[in-house]
Amino acid sequence: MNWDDTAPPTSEDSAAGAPDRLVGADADGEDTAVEAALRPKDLEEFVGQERVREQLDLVLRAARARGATADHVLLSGAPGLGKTTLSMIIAAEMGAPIRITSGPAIQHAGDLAAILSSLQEGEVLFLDEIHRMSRPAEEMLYMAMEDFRVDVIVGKGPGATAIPLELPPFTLVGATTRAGLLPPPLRDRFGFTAHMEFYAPAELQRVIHRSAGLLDVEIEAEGAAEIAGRSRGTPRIANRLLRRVRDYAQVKADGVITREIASQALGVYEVDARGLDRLDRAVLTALLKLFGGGPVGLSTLAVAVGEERETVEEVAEPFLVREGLLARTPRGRIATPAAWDHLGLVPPQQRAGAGGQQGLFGA
Ligand SMILES: Nc1ncnc2c1ncn2[C@@H]1O[C@H](COP(=O)(O)OP(=O)(O)OP(=O)(O)O)[C@@H](O)[C@H]1O
Ligand SMILES: [Mg+2]
Repeated sequence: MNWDDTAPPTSEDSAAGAPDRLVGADADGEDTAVEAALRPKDLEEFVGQERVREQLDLVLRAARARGATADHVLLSGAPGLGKTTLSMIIAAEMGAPIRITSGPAIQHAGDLAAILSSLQEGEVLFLDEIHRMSRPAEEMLYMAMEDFRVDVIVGKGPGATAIPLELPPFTLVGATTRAGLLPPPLRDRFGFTAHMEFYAPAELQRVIHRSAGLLDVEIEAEGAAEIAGRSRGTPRIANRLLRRVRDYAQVKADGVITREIASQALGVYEVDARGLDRLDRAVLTALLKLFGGGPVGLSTLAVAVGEERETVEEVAEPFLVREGLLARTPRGRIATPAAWDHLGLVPPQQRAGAGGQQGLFGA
């Protein structure tokens, strides 16, 4: 999808985290194809998340020293921060095989029973989007996690019997973008919970250097810093922007990514210095120019930018709020001083104070 004025996205393809948005955090097709190559293989290579890394290192070392299977691990955090990567690292660090599945793929408890009963001792079971598992499967998982046992129901009606099935010890690694949606009994059964934070620009710069090395792209420190600053705290976005900047550097220059090349390239792709794309800027610009910074209702704001309510609320706003550019209040959306600053506009009060200048662009 593009944000072309003449082709407003339909509500269908504008679901939260629309995948083919350059600064969207969800994986698109190209990401999926290259991510395997860019994934750090062990904790040492995994950039940032210092606390999580340190704690996980202890958990895994201790288990290894005891010759035991590692405790179940829950990874929570926004898309693209490294949950899948970390699950593979856990398996690698334990020298164990990994089985990958996801909540939505497990429709029936029987599906889960089939997977669990085929695990080898010590295997890592990665359950992505664990908050989207069905209720019966979830209940089966409680017992499996705690007692390494499941009850397989055979037959139907009054004649149905539960046959207990012993499971080999395994490590469940659950991942969720919505830790708050996990029922407490499930959350409590994880021995270790890691919450992944957004990355600092300096950390993203390291991610970018590392990826550039793997992609055989020459990049200057300042070029990496430029990309890092526009990557919304998310390694997946950093890697994606790096690939687009690489294209630009190859076509328009000698292939080396300097600050200037990075900045020009991302200008072409309409990703600004703070990582806002065209949609984000349209929302912010409407809020400032048409509504004097708000408060304005979501529906009105959506009409003003020619987008669906949901697109504004779920695609654009979360990052604007996180960046402290927009606030949601009971009276409506309001812009913060940082928003005026970012778009180079002057708030109405200040304009009056500065001698009654009227120009929207200040002076
Ligand atoms: N700490 C890190 N160091 C280096 N690269 C990273 C790091 N975290 C993530 N990446 C890179 O970012 C990309 C996305 O990571 P990953 O797939 O693990 O995210 P995720 O949290 O599982 O996302 P989702 O919620 O969409 O499943 C991968 O290509 C990975 O190489
Ligand atoms: Mg993932």
